[in-house]
Amino acid sequence: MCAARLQDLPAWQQVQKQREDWGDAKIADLFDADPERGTHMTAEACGIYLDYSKNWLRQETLAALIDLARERGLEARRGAMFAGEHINTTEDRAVLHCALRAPKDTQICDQGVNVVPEVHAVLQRMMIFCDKVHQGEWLGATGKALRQIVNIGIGGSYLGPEMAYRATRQQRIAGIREHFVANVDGAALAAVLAEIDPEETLFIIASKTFTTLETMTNAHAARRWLVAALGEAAVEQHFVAVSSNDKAVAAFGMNPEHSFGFWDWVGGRYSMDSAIGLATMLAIGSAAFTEMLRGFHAMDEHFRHAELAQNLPVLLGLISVWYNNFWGAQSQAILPYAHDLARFPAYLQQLQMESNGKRVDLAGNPLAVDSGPIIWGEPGTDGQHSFYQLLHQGTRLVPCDLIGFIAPLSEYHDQHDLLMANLFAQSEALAFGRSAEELRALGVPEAQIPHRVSPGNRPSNLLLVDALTPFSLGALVALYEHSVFTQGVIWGIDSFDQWGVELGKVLATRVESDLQGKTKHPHDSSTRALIERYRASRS
Ligand SMILES: O=P(O)(O)OC[C@H]1O[C@](O)(CO)[C@@H](O)[C@@H]1O
Repeated sequence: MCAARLQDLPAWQQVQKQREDWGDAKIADLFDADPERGTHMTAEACGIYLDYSKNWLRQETLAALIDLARERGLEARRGAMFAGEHINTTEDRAVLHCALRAPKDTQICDQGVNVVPEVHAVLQRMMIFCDKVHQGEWLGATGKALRQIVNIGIGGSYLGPEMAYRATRQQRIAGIREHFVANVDGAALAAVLAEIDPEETLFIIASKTFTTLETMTNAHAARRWLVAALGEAAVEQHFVAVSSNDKAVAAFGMNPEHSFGFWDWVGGRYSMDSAIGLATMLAIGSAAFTEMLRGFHAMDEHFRHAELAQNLPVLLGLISVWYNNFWGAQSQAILPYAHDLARFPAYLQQLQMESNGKRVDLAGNPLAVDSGPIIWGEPGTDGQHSFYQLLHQGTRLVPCDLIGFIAPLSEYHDQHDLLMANLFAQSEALAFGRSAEELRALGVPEAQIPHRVSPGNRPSNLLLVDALTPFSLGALVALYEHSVFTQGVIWGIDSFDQWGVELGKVLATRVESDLQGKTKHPHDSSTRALIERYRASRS
């Protein structure tokens, strides 16, 4: 890592110069200058074709961004991550989510110990457990097959499993239904419990720390619900845990043999392929889960070995930095053209914003440039009838990632061309728009012209994936994981801690005690008045 200020680095200044020299070049001009740009500015790996031609990028811009990545030590940092160095410095932890999907014979060490055998041992236990549930060898207390799976967890212990459950709709094992409870709002749990029969229900309590307020509150409530219906002895058959805190699991009254572990070198938002994926494996079976791990691993290998200029995560990460830091983009839209990927933007929101939403660098110095972009999005075509208006004609810069799949996503094959036509049309419309001249030629009244012009020149990436399968899902998630990593390296931050979420947790515990009248902590006049108003109304 280089100690100089980021903006003083020669490579940063080179990129800055690209920005200053950009002039008023439009995406359309770039296509005029290179008629084959649409195939030149592409890269491909693991069944994912990335077309980044519709960006404000020249070859020189890209070269400067790649120099910046080199100057920031991306290759060395990547090597350090895969070598198990404690690159999560504020927590003194290795960052080894790549070990979760490494083949059995790989060696990846944390403090001299190869972690891969432990990973495969847990995977093996998960597989045996899932097979038992699927084959009716693991039954509920009254002898019924467990068909309703309720995952109780939040953040990284929820977003990945829920996103994957939806994304793997086509691979799901018949008869299994999954539900996800995250919010401490009792309505989340109530809505699920109202739909299920305790005799057929398996609860997975998913929490790395096994101390998270929301998860523990919901877990205890679910336990009471089950005990009320089936008695205390039923807990053993109807509850399993996923956690790295064995003691807390035992304190909850769970059989340690019914707990699946993971390690402190797996961050919550990087854990969907650890035991946190138990709900995923129950939904799709161990063979499909293994396929998903293969997809993750294939992208890891691509990230490790491909040339930076052809490296998908590096390209996505650098393009994001380009807009974020050199053009002032505040946000980035994730627009999957796949109903089954509806929760992918929310998943990436945690991945990017919890990882890179940081204000100081690794040495603790305030960042002089913006870090983590705001991630948001909805599936196409739904979003087209909602917020795309702003994307096409608004005043803000919102770079977009459009994601589509070649293979039809349902048995309604004839609808797939329509979906894909919308995807390609949107990327074209964003980039090239529709001019006043075109509108005039169509006979549009002059007074309407300014309102109907779409200026175009709105940048986007298009990710065209062969099919939405467990393999490609794994590859896509790993692609974004490493893109987030690349951005974090450019900013020189710790992308693997999340201290910013602590304060709210501490204050909530204090305020709860105040709400219940047990304590009266000092608060500002606004918070105090709100607490008093709430208490007065409640009593
Ligand atoms: O799995 P746990 O320990 O319950 O934590 C859940 C989530 O809470 C956080 O620690 C912060 O909100 C996330 O990083 C994590 O994914």
